Amino acid sequence: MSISIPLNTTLHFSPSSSTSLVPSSSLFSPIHSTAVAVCGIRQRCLRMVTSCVSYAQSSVQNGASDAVSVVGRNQIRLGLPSKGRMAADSLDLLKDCQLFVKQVNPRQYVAQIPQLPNTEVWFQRPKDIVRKLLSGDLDLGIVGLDIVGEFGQGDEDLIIVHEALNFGDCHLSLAIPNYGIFENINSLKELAQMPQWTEERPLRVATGFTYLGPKFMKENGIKHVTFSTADGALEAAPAMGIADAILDLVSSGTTLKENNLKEIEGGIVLESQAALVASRRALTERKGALETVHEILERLEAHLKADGQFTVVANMRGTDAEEVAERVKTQPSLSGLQGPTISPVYCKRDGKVSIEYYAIVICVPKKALYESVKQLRAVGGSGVLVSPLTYIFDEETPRWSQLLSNLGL
Ligand SMILES: Nc1ncnc2c1ncn2[C@@H]1O[C@H](COP(=O)(O)OP(=O)(O)OP(=O)(O)O)[C@@H](O)[C@H]1O
Ligand SMILES: O=P(O)(O)OC[C@H]1O[C@H](OP(=O)(O)OP(=O)(O)O)[C@H](O)[C@@H]1O
Ligand SMILES: [Mg+2]
Repeated sequence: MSISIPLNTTLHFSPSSSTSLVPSSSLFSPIHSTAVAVCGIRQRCLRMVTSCVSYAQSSVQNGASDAVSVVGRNQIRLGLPSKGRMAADSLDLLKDCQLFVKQVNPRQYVAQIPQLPNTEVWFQRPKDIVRKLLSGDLDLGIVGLDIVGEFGQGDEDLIIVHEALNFGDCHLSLAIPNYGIFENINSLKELAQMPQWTEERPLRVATGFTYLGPKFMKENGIKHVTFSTADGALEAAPAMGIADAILDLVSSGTTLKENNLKEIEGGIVLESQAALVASRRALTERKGALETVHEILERLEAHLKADGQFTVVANMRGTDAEEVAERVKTQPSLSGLQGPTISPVYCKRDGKVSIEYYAIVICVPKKALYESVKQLRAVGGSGVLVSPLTYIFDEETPRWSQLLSNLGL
């Protein structure tokens, strides 16, 4: 089946964050620095229209940003994938953020999160999450960036609140056979220049991405191309003679390899992972939506930031804290988030309390753990304890200020 080639897309991405340290289980009540942020939102919210949204009923379809529905509901709706590999990962991520989705049984499509009493969870297929964000039937959702690009089609109502939830990593890529006429073709440019593709006999691409695929080809000046659609096992299409190339998601690359296909230079359409997405209209018009997204964002950021780090504690002999700090600071991997915390260790010797050791506490990226331990030892560290970090809260998350500025608040 041939399809037409539409064009236009802009996604809204926000960069990543930095931090300062705060831990513990009661951390999600509005104490410490988050309290300041919450006051900030309230003030902003007062300036916004806070009355219940009264959307007109309408059909649900791709890219229909002017198609809105739902009359006066008070609950915030969060869409989560109902099936596929993202479903369990989304629930696990929320659980790691102390947001426990209570689903009575797996076939029930609505659920609650006791920690967010004004929020309902609705389980939907990823593409329907995007469609329903656009139609106003959902306010927030967790889906892959590939689905946002394909079904959001650059609609300005979709806002990417957090673009890197750390699961569902894959990329959308063009792949061709590694045999026959393609044996020596290794780039998109070479593919485009092959004499085989003409108006009568275009390059046939099988894909589930019938919006992004044609758009990518058009942007790359490839004229003689047609697309066919399929829902799965696309990698079989070239060997079956149905297509010359495929445009599909790639993660480990195993499926391509096992089907004698290869990626080519310049053939990546987009990088994807799970993202938290919101409807601009919901955030600006629905009462409580902005506060809810702020809380979810803070929890996500705190968890994801901590996920890549260990807390490392070591004892070090020294004359005073400054002298120990000087020694520690000579090592590149021992600075922690803002600098090491160094505190005296009080020992009792001959009935007298004295300070001979100092405890150093730092956060260390997981990847740099062993290097850090070696560096600690090199400056006299002993008894090194390593434990996982659960949360790291920023004073304010950069993504939050970006979201506010994106919303014009
Ligand atoms: N191989 C993969 N590795 C990692 N993430 C992937 C992979 N394939 C897809 N994804 C991501 O996970 C999302 C859901 O894909 P998945 O295949 O689990 O669901 P689906 O395609 O909706 O279900 P199904 O394939 O059963 O129809 C995709 O939109 C993409 O963001
Ligand atoms: O690079 P890899 O790690 O091999 O993963 C890539 C495969 O994963 C996805 O398929 P999925 O497993 O979702 O099956 P589907 O085709 O039925 O959707 C995708 O469509 C590729 O076929
Ligand atoms: Mg799939």
